[in-house]
Amino acid sequence: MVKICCIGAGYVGGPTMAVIALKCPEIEVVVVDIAAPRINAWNSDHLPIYEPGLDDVVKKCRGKNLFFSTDVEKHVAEANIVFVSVNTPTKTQGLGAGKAADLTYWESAARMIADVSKTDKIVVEKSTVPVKTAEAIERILTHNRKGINFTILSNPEFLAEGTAIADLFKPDRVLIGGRETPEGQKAIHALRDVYAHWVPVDRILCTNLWSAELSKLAANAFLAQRISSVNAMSALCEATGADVSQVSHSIGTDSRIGPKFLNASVGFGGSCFQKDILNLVYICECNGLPEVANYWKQVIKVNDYQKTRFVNRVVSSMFNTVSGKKIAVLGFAFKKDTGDTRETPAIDVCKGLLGDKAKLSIYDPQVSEDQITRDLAMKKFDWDHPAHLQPLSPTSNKQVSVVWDAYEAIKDAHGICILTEWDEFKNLDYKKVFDCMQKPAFVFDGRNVVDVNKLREIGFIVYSIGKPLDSWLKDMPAVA
Ligand SMILES: NC(=O)C1=CN([C@@H]2O[C@H](COP(=O)(O)OP(=O)(O)OC[C@H]3O[C@@H](n4cnc5c(N)ncnc54)[C@H](O)[C@@H]3O)[C@@H](O)[C@H]2O)C=CC1
Ligand SMILES: O=C(O)[C@H]1O[C@H](OP(=O)(O)OP(=O)(O)OC[C@H]2O[C@@H](n3ccc(=O)[nH]c3=O)[C@H](O)[C@@H]2O)[C@H](O)[C@@H](O)[C@@H]1O
Repeated sequence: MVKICCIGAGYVGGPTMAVIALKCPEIEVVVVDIAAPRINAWNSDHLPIYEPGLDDVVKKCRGKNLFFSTDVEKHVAEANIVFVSVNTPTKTQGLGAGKAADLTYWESAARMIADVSKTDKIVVEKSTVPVKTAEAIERILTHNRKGINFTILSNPEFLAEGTAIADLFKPDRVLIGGRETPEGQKAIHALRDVYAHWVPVDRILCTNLWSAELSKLAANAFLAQRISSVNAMSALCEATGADVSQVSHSIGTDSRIGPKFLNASVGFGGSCFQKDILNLVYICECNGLPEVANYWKQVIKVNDYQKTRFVNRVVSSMFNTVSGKKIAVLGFAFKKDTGDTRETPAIDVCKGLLGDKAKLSIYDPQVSEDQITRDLAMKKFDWDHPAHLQPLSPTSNKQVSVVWDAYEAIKDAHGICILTEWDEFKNLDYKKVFDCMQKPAFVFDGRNVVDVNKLREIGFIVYSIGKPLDSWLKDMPAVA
């Protein structure tokens, strides 16, 4: 029986392994983690992450061929294939701080694999890593191998949160990179056989190690670049009277451009886009390519500009001050259908408003008060470390309240900021909302979810990213 062990029971390790277990009933899959609370949650009725369809998959296999455990060493020792899906945060100190990937967790996993292994293993990079990480990992494994053969593969993950199960069931492609040696090719085939249980073979792409590693960074950079491009257009739309949704639709019908990923927003968030682009920038700089580095850096600069621009719109529209005013923040997760708040634009927007002394009432259907409090207190990049290494829960901020109902957040507010595109925000009773707010009542839609004309008819002053401006806003300074 093939045994798979995955180190790291997070957003990638958990769902990916659950789907492998479901599709390959004859393979035993064990997901291990150093974080006991996370493993306990995977073994309970309340999984540690919210992901549509995940509960079902886990329930079908858990206890049969899918297991979650903190006994990392035992299960690594027993496995034929070891996936490594641990955090690869941005370095905060030392060489490359603020850009380079911190491979501490990867390196400690590799050393542990070398220490406990008694049989040959295929070691699979699932985490997103800098190009040439496989080479470094190979060195660690082979220098400590005690006669055991380790073959390393790169198998980056392309799932998006909120649609992880659908993405895993029907991936656009599975990418496997390996050495062009007989051992490397044999390992590629072994991993390809796992995915071939449900992925058509023409969608399983096999490349060399470095192409696979770089393709992951490149894919995220291209996706993020599309959002920054459309967000840059949204600023121009506001200045000219064009409508960004119409522009996106018009350009997206060109089959060479395509319609997806052209939604203007308050900015992209999520644990990976910024981290991976910073990593790419660092690799370019290290390889003597400053022009290429600057090109990609601009994607992040435009994203930061978009968040700042949004805060400035809110403050300038509300008579240039939000001091002491209640602002309802609807949505805190970085996108809908997830409770994940890593690098969510809501953090920067809320911090910007708090800087102007606003009183925030925050509602998100999937994010807890504790999480929001931690996010608003945490330093940049601290979030991307295993839970036990993160700062302890800080005391809550008196200017912030977290509530469990959108109407409660909105009551007596001067303005509403929509920061996540949860469906329920489209369907609020906006007449009722208007009646319970201070006047003039403002809506700042960072996700283009509301019907702007309908809200203006009710009496709201509405700002929606990249849409023709309300006459009220036309006289306000457009940018910082
Ligand atoms: N979140 C996402 O949608 C995607 C993430 N990725 C990449 O996958 C990797 C993992 O990301 P997530 O799953 O989101 O992170 P995560 O933070 O949710 O999970 C990582 C887990 O690894 C555990 N861990 C760290 N060091 C360990 C060790 N030495 N032994 C055992 N467990 C250890 C942590 O406790 C944590 O539970 C990152 O490199 C990320 O860039 C790739 C594609 C999608
Ligand atoms: O490496 C990763 O972590 C993953 O990163 C992204 O997935 P994810 O961050 O989960 O979610 P996306 O759907 O890509 O959204 C990212 C951010 O961009 C924003 N976005 C997305 C699309 C769009 O048109 N406009 C826009 O502002 C979203 O609201 C969100 O804040 C990629 O889509 C995945 O392929 C990749 O595996």
